[in-house]
Amino acid sequence: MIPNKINSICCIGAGYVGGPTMSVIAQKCPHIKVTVVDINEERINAWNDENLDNLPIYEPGLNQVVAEARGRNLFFSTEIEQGIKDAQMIFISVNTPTKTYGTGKGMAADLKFVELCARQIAQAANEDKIVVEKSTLPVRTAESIKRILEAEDSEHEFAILSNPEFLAEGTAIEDLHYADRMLIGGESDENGQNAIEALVDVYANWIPREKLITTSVWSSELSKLTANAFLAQRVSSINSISALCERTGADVEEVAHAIGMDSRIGSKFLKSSVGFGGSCFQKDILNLVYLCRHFGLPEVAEYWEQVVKMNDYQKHRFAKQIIDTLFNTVSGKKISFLGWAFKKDTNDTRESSAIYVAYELLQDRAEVHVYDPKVSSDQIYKDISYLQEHSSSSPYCKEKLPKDWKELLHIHKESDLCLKNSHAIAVLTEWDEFKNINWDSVYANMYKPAFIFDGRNILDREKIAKIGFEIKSIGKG
Ligand SMILES: NC(=O)C1=CN([C@@H]2O[C@H](COP(=O)(O)OP(=O)(O)OC[C@H]3O[C@@H](n4cnc5c(N)ncnc54)[C@H](O)[C@@H]3O)[C@@H](O)[C@H]2O)C=CC1
Ligand SMILES: O=C(O)[C@H]1O[C@H](OP(=O)(O)OP(=O)(O)OC[C@H]2O[C@@H](n3ccc(=O)[nH]c3=O)[C@H](O)[C@@H]2O)[C@H](O)[C@@H](O)[C@@H]1O
Repeated sequence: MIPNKINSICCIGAGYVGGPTMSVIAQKCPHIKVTVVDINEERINAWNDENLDNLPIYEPGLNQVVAEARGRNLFFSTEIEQGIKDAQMIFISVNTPTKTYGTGKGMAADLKFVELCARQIAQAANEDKIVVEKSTLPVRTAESIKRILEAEDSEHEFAILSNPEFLAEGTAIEDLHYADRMLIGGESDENGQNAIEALVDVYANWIPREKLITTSVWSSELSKLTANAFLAQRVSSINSISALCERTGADVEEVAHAIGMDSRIGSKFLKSSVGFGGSCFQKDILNLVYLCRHFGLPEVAEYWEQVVKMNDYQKHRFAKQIIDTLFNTVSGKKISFLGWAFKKDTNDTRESSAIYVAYELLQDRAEVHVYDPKVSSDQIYKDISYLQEHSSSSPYCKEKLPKDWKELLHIHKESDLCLKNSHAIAVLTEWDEFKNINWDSVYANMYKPAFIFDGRNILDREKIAKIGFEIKSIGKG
């Protein structure tokens, strides 16, 4: 029988979601033992590092939460089987990237890690268990998980819940502490209802009851993909208008402000940029597109696919503007990037626009110099290598890079050195510290004309132009 109250949780996957989510559950529920397990030993060691600055993920406020709960009721381990055995409720929080091979290549979610988790759970299970999908999954995945669990282990009962995560990186702890809502999808039979009650009971320790929404499993799974598709669609919509603003002399920030004051539209998520990045928007939309095609809805698929195409176009437009403005050639010129992460306050670079812009400039043999306060140089080289291997993910990055591309890419630990003697500067991430750069001194040490391309619209255009720079911002004619 599935219990309706629990005191032990195991989470498989200690990544950007599993780590912060479980840390907050442990912080808010001292009566529940929370163990986060992962196959990646290095990651687990980092979660256990005594120096909290060495946690594998940078998130404002995360250190304090981990400091409060770790060793009390929060544990990180590579003992996956033991973790599963000891827990009444098991979260699956593993990665679900876009498939890079076989059927659905480039579109469908790769569920091999999720399937492996289901098998691991079935093999280790020693009692009835609640299994919670925390990973973002295609609608009806719960059905496959249940089939695997029941086929591998007919002795015990399993209740599958869908509990998608809506946190955004950079604000994960705040989002978890003050969630807009927590969505729990479950089955209508007695086991399903008990499982829902048990999970509601966990979150009710800090989230107001009226924000705990319960639905069917399928609605919950689909709500997650839909939420990301709607959010990304807003960014692509305003970015499409930014292109028109640049042609017509309108200002995209004024347009966004004006439309955002309509309460039916709302002001959030209307910031025009060099394009959205992050591990999920593109992957989840492509997954939605794949599902629509699978269910015989090509028109719906095309509608959503356009959101990704517009995003590819926005990144390309930015790179092309740099090349065009620098007299149609960037070969041998120093282009300095401020920022590499896909947004501020995270060290995550997955699908960051910076990668695609750098790639296009490297195709043109520019000398790309990068400064990011939180991203390691190793990661930046890995990002470009990965795109080189999987260049089909953008129509504008198909050409292989010159053989010596590693010599054209330079990473700096300080912004001053990165910017010195540049032909142009490009702002790729909106880190707050970039607003305090001494632009007078940067200007004095640059080739002229000195160009700045502000891909995040964070710089004071008037002030920058007064110094002598030629500044190009997104969506400003
Ligand atoms: N990153 C984000 O902000 C958000 C991500 N999501 C979703 O959450 C899921 C996880 O995303 P992230 O945490 O970003 O991924 P991640 O890649 O940071 O972490 C996943 C972890 O799972 C581990 N793992 C994979 N298979 C395993 C197995 N069989 N046993 C043990 N460990 C295993 C990996 O080693 C890795 O450390 C994805 O489905 C994603 O779409 C949802 C909301 C927000
Ligand atoms: O499923 C996920 O992974 C998560 O994806 C996004 O969160 P995240 O990608 O971490 O960050 P966002 O703040 O949504 O930003 C995504 C990208 O869009 C860009 N963006 C965002 C907002 C905006 O107005 N303009 C804009 O260009 C950001 O710079 C960033 O590159 C969603 O906001 C989360 O709700 C969701 O849980």
